[in-house]
Amino acid sequence: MFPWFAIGHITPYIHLSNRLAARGHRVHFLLPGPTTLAKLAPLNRHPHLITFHPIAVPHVDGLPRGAETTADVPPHLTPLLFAALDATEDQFRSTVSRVGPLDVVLYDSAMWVPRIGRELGFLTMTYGVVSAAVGALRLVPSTDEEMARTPPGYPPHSAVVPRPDEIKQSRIFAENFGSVSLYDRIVTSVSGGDAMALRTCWELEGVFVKYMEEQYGKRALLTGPILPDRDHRLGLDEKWAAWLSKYPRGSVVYCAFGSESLLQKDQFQELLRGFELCGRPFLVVLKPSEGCATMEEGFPEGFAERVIDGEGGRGLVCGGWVPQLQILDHPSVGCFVSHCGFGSMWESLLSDCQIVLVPKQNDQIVGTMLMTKDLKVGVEVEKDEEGWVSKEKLSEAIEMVMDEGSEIGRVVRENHLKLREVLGDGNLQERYLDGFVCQLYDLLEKC
Ligand SMILES: O=c1ccn([C@@H]2O[C@H](COP(=O)(O)OP(=O)(O)O[C@H]3O[C@H](CO)[C@@H](O)[C@H](O)[C@H]3O)[C@@H](O)[C@H]2O)c(=O)[nH]1
Repeated sequence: MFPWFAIGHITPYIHLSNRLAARGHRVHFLLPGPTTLAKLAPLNRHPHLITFHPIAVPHVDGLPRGAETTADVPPHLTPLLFAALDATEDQFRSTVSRVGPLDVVLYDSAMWVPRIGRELGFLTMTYGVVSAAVGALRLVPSTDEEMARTPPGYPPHSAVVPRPDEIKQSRIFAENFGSVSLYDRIVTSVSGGDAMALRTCWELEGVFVKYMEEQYGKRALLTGPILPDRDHRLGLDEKWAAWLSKYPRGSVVYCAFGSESLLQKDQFQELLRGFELCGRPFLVVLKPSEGCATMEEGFPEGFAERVIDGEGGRGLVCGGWVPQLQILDHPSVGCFVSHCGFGSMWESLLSDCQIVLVPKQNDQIVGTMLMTKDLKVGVEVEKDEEGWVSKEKLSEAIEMVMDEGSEIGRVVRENHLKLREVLGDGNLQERYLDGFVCQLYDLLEKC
C-alpha cells in the first residue's frame, strides 16, 4: 500500500489492509513518518500481518520542515508535497525490493509505481478513495470537453453536473502538482495500472463506475465503503462521552471539515455564529482559522462567554483530533455538518445523523451534489456571492433537517434510512471484499 500523503487517503488504505489481513493476507504499508505513523499506527489491528514502513518525506524548498501530509501544509503548498512524494521513488524501490516478492501494489498519486512494478514483477493498481462521481465528471482521459458540459457519454440521468463553484474549483486539475498537472498525474496513475480499485459500491455509484471503466478501458475492482466495524472502533474518551451525554438523544449538532480544511477568520466566525444562532448544543472540530495560533483567537467577540462558558456550556469548539466515528455513533448526536470529504461522506451515510453539507473543494462539491440531488439524503447550505455560508443560512439548513415538523427533514431522513439499510447490511462489506480478493487472484493468474 502506498497512498498519497493525506490522512483522508492513508486512513482508508489502513482500513482496507485490516480487512485483507483478516483474510490472512500479508500487507506492507508505506506511509510518512515519524509523526503520521505514530498517529495512525493504532488503527492497525493485525500488526503481525501488516507492517508499516515509514517514509522520510524529503525536504523540498518551501515545504515547512517536518511536513508529512496535507494536514501539515496550507493548500497552496500541496504541490510541494507532490514534489516530495516524487522524490521518494528510491525509498519506495528499496523498500519493495527488500520486502518482496510482492503480488500487487495499490497506490494513488505516485504515477511512477507502474513502471517499477513492470521492472520488479508485481501488479499495480490505483486505489481511488475519492468518489467515482468526481472521477467520471473531471478525470476521464479526454482533454477536449468543455468544462461547463458533462463529458460525452456521461450518465444522462445524474444531477451531478458542472456548476459554477465546482467549475471554479476544478481549475485545480490544470495546475501544476509537482512536475505535472493534477489531471495528468491522476490520469497517468490510473492508466498505468493493471486495473483500478475504487472505494465505493455499485449501489451508490454504479453509473459512474461503469462510465470510468469505459473511459479508461480498465476493469474496476470495488472494495465497498471500507469503514472499521463498530466493535473494532477505539473507545470514546470520557471527556467527550460526558459532555455528549448531558444532552437528549439526537439533539447535538456535530461539525467537522476533515483533516485539511483551513477557514479564513471571517468564515470561521460566521460559522460559529450560525451554531450560536441555531440554539442547539453543538460540537465543532476545526483547525484554528487562518493566521490564528489558537481556536480562541478566532472566536467572534463575546462568543466564549455566551455559549462556551454560558448557556450551560452548550457549545464545544475543539482544535485537535477527535474520534469522529465514535462521536457520530453517540446517541446524543443527531446532525452532522460536514465538508463532504469522501471519508466523512461514507461515515455520514452509515450514521443515524441528519446530514448538512458545506463543501469547499471540487470533490466535496461533487459529493454534495450526489448526496443532495441524486440520493436526496441531506441538504446543502446555500452560499453567498463570496462563496461562503452566512450564519442565517447555516442555522436554517440545520433547522430544515432537525425540526420535527420539517417536510424536507422527513424526506431526507427516510431516504437516508433506506440507503443505510442497504449499505449498512453487514454482509455487503464482506461480499465486496470477497469479490475484490477473487478479482485480484484472477488478475494474478492471467499475468
Ligand atoms: O478530528 C477528526 C477529523 C477527521 N477524522 C477522520 O479523518 C477522516 C477525514 O477524511 P475525509 O472526510 O475524507 O476528509 P479530508 O481529511 O478533508 O480528506 C481529503 O481526502 C478526501 C478523500 O478521502 C477528499 O474527499 C477530501 O476532499 C480531502 O480534503 C475521516 O475518516 C474522519 O473520520 C477524525 O477521526 N477526527
